[in-house]
Amino acid sequence: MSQMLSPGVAEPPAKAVAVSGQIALFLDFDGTLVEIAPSPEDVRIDRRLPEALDALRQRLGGALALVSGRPVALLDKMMAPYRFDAAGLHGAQIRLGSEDAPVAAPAEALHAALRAMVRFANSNVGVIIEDKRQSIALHWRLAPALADEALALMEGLAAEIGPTMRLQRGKAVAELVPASASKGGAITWLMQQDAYAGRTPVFVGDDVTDEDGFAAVNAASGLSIRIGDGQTCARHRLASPTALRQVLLAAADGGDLTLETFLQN
Ligand SMILES: O=P(O)(O)OC[C@H]1O[C@H](O[C@H]2O[C@H](CO)[C@@H](O)[C@H](O)[C@H]2O)[C@H](O)[C@@H](O)[C@@H]1O
Repeated sequence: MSQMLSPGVAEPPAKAVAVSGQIALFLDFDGTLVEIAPSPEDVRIDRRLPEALDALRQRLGGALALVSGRPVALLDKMMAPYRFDAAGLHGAQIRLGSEDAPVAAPAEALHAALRAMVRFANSNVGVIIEDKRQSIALHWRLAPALADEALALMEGLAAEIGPTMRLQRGKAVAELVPASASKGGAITWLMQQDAYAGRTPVFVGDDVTDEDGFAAVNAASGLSIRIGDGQTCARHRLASPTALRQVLLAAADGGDLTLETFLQN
């Protein structure tokens, strides 16, 4: 698999990374652990993955977290019976340990926006709304011709709401999320918790929503890995979720689990 990991576009290559110490592993979900699917409900998880991540977490002294735009409850459902530390909703929701994530009240600022999004979806076949209570996503993967119109709608709604929410773009999606939330902020906070502190962060993601997570681990002299192509500040790449799963499954099966694991695969 040595051809699968290659330097990223915008940053210095591997030798800039200090390859030493124990790692803390941060993993994005959609497009990283699972392949992108036609709609949010269609994702399929490799059934070996939850158990493998649990084994890796144990080897890492607990320093493994999911960092996703999904709600933590959805991540728990996908990873059942295991529950992992998780930052959901692009960092707006953080859960350490195995407790239920706090149930988020619907953001009041989103009520009018939701009505406008529902009107748009009702008049355009293939447009999907994903209401995550504190954030709402408008998906157009099944209606690609509507991309510009959908994005313009979301930009207008974000402008109407003002500074409490921000627009988060993604793959055939735009979401309104709390302005204070970011994956970079979530990773930085997690790195201050007992199981993570003193380790070198490794973050694997695939999307523009992962860029500030990459920047956060770059700033902490960690390892940033982008799945697939596209402009990025990640310093390394893996070809696909399948390639990442091969690395994770091999490590869970007793293989090497250091920074070199990710640099050499
Ligand atoms: O941070 P992530 O875990 O990568 O989540 C980002 C968003 O992913 C999901 O949408 C994306 O995946 C869908 C399923 O493969 C796909 O249909 C859609 O086009 C993608 O944008 C998810 O639905 C969102 O809630 C996440 O924020």
